[in-house]
Amino acid sequence: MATFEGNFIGEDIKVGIVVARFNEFITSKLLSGAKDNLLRHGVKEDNIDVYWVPGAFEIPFITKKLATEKNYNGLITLGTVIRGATTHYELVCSEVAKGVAHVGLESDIPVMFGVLTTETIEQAIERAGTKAGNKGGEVAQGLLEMISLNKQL
Ligand SMILES: Nc1c(NC[C@H](O)[C@H](O)[C@H](O)CO)[nH]c(=O)[nH]c1=O
Ligand SMILES: CC(=O)[C@@H](O)COP(=O)(O)O
Repeated sequence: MATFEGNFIGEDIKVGIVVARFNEFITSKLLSGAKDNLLRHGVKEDNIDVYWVPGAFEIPFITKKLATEKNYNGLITLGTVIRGATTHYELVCSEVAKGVAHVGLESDIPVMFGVLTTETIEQAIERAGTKAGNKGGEVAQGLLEMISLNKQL
C-alpha cells in the first residue's frame, strides 16, 4: 500500500494571497497569520504576493486570473463575511465558496478557502488570532502541505 502526504517546507515556492478589504479589521489579521506561517516555514518574503479586492464576492475573479495567468505554486483566499440584517450574507457566502472551489478544481494548483463566514463579529474575532486560532495561519499551513503533495502527483 502506498501512502502520499505533503510536508511543510516552503523554501522554493511562490504563493499568491487574495484578501478582501471589507471587514479589514479582521481580514488584516488573517493576512498576518497567513504570512507569518508561510515565512516561518521558509517561504521567501519576495515569493509572497498579496492582492487586495473590495469584498469577498470579488475574490474568485482575481483568484481565477492568478491561477491561469501567473506561476504561483498555490493560492490563498482570505475574507470575512458577517451576517447583517438581510439575506445578502447567504448570497455572498454561497457565491464566494462556490467560486473559489471552482477555480481550485479548474486549475492545477491548490487554492485554499480562508474566508470566515460568521453570524457575529465576535465569532470572526475569535477566528482571527484569538481563542479559536487564526484561519489565515491555518490555510497557509494547509497550502504548504497541498503544494508538497501536488508536486508528488
Ligand atoms: N457584507 C460583506 C461583503 N459585502 C460586499 C461584497 O463582498 C461585494 O464586495 C459587493 O457586493 C460588491 O460586489 N463583503 C465581505 O467581504 N464581507 C461582508 O460581510
Ligand atoms: C454579508 C453582507 O453583505 C452583510 O454584511 C450586509 O449587511 P446587510 O445584510 O445588513 O445589508
